[in-house]
Amino acid sequence: MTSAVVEIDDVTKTFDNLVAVSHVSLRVEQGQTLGLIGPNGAGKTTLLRLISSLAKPDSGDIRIHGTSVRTSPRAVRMQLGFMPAEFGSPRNLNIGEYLEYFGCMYGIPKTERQRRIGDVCTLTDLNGREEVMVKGLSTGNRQRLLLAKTLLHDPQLLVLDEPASGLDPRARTELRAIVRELASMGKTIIISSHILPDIEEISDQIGIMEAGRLVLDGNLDSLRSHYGAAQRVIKVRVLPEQRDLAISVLRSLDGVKSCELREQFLVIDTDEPTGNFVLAELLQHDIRILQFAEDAPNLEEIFMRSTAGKVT
Ligand SMILES: Nc1ncnc2c1ncn2[C@@H]1O[C@H](COP(=O)(O)OP(=O)(O)OP(=O)(O)O)[C@@H](O)[C@H]1O
Repeated sequence: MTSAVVEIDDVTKTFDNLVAVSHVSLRVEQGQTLGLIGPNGAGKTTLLRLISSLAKPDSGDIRIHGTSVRTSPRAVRMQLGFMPAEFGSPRNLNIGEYLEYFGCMYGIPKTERQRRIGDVCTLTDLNGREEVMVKGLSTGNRQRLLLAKTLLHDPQLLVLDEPASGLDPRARTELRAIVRELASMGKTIIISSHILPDIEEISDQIGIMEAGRLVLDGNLDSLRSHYGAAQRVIKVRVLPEQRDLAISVLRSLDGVKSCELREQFLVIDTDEPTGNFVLAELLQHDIRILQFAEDAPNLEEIFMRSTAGKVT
């Protein structure tokens, strides 16, 4: 018996001549959180819509708990909650009416509906705001409401398309906490985002897409090992007037694969086990070091190296 909730087999989707998703295969196991990242136009939303049976693959298949999106799209839709990136729902309602409306759409019996609405409002911190009109909601509360709607029929699989888009730092932190709570309840979650530190923090598995293709997938350690176990990123801040000298010194070193200026830091990629040789060389050239840090590459660095800025 497989424990995979989502099985994506060689799925392709085109719009006219544009290949939005190209031969993607992926599995997401029960209770896991998959973070999907990629540049604009990479095909993330299209893939999430295919998983949610809101669009049909041209070839390949997707099964949710063994049910095919091709043959049983309606049954698939009842098993998952899809949170779209855009808020395209009726706005001339208050929060309570809005949730009541979607409760009816999901076929939740009247006797159960108020309890479900209460549960999702508690989870998304919308309790006591049932009378507030949807039209005037802040972005943060609108995203909470979209998520509450997504959870109404208590789906075991959640497909969240850029839920953190437009949120301020506090709202983002709160959303991360809600996603973690949902994961701790055993939900399987697929979430797309451009906010890589959030994805790094909440995901068990990460998929990187570019130009319709899944270019890398796995947990953070396996993505790192794709670049060699000893791969390190060194960040050095030197006096601004010594930056050019430091860059040319470092680029001439054997152990340095690349050295770039990012914001105020020289970011150095190396396969060497420590960055001591970088320190020694800078000091030898009388370059004053204001800050020095070395670490394994984070998701942003892996992303920058695995994608080339290709669009479909
Ligand atoms: N309904 C559609 N008709 C035509 N082209 C489409 C349609 N939906 C998506 N596309 C195209 O498919 C490609 C992938 O789009 P998609 O929205 O899936 O990317 P994305 O990774 O979600 O991008 P973003 O990060 O900008 O939201 C893009 O080139 C987009 O213009």
